Amino acid sequence: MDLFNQTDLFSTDEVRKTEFVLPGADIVLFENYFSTEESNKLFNNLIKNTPWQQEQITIHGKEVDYPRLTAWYGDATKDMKYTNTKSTMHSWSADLLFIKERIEQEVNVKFTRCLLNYYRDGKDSVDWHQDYKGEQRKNTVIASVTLGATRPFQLKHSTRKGLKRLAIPLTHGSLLLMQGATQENWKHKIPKTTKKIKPRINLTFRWLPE
Ligand SMILES: O=C(O)CCC(=O)C(=O)O
Ligand SMILES: [Fe+2]
Repeated sequence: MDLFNQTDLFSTDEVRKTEFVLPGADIVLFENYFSTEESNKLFNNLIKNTPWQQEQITIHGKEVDYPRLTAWYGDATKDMKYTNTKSTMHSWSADLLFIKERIEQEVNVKFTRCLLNYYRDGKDSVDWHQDYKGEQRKNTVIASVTLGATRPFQLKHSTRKGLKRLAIPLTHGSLLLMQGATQENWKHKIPKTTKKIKPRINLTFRWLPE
């Protein structure tokens, strides 16, 4: 099913597809990928039912809380060491399977795991980074779903300082697909803000070649 061609032109909930033309990146945004009704329900369910974890990082020998809460879900329920804290890998819930099956209609992969981030307010953030390391960065598919407050998703090239940065506002119910070598060539970040904003959940469904 191609959701994009099925949209009602007069509906405010219309799916809007934008392809970003950037060197060495393959990034596509679908606004209103989930309807407002679906997004509201998913947001409320996930806030309430997710076993949110406070992970920590060691900076100069001191344990510091990450500025957001997280939870991992996946096919395999083997726990993993992602940060300092041991991350529990949960098995897919009905809400996550609903989202996963819908977004798998846009790409030719089956996602194997998902990281949920909970940004409680404007003080929560994620600093500049690329997802994965080494070889794995060269060919990944990451599908990022946003529920709740809109935050700017900033992008900058990892080596070419002269290239313009950009910020993509990720709205309630949007889907951002990052494929190919996007992670190898571009860094991304969700900055802090002093504005009074509502909470936001971001889900990154991940696929890596075998
Ligand atoms: O919250 C977002 O939109 C991005 C999250 C992110 O970059 C990550 O979890 O690796
Ligand atoms: Fe990331």
